[in-house]
Amino acid sequence: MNKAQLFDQIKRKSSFLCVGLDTDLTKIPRHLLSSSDPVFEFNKQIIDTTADLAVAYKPNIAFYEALGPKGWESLQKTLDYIPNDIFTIADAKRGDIGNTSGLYAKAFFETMNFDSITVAPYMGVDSVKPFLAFKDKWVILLALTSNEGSMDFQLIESQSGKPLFQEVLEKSQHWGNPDNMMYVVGATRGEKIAEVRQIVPEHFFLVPGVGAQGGSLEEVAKFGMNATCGLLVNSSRGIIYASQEKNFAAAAKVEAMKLQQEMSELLDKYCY
Ligand SMILES: O=C(O)c1cc(=O)[nH]c(=O)n1[C@@H]1O[C@H](COP(=O)(O)O)[C@@H](O)[C@H]1O
Repeated sequence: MNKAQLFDQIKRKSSFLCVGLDTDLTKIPRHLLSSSDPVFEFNKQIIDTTADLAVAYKPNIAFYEALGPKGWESLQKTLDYIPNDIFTIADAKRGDIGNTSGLYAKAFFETMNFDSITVAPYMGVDSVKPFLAFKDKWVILLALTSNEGSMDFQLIESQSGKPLFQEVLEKSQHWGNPDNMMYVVGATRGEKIAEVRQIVPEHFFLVPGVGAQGGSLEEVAKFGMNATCGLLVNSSRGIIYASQEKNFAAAAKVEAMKLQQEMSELLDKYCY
């Protein structure tokens, strides 16, 4: 999916919501555990009730890998079930020496046909470029993450006196372009989103951290939105675990709709 198609979908749905499919067998409703593939059954029902509100789905690969071959099977079935016009993100946080990155890219872009993958930047250009060689696929590079530990490295001063995340943005934006690269910027760092936006005005940001991690959607939009929206805001637990009862999918829809309605207002306010 290209950037124009993504923005078309955002306008059509008045939404920039990404639903995180962080599907955990210990958290899904118990009645699903007797089905032959509880993870897929859960995802299927979540997708059924949220597909008209979400522009992206982001399965976090850890939740599937942890289940072994069965988990990979649930992941593939989930990916196949997501409607074709919805953007898909493999949240895998990969990156390695060039030939290995090339095979990670093949795994997620060809074998599995995801639109995008999250990648860690710290092994540098040759670890990221192999992902960018795939047409109409996207790298989503970690820039400023939402967790406490982001302070350990991302915010420390580099030799040039700038925080390391700025160095990452300034350098990496030339590895690709706004049509094949996005950046992860955590919603919990509201004040920093404006700084990131200044350095990369055209790129989309994947913004996790609203909902369970407490980030503010209004701040994210105020500081991060650009003329083509430029934002995919993820919520995982806040949507998919809204209820652990039989009505979980309907409850997920209610939470997704609350975010979508706020997003619709924010698009009117800061984008159009
Ligand atoms: O790359 C990510 O998606 C990511 C980056 C980041 O800085 N913080 C972050 O929480 N994430 C992911 O976003 C999701 C957040 O989930 P919730 O906190 O449940 O909404 C998880 O899948 C995290 O792995």
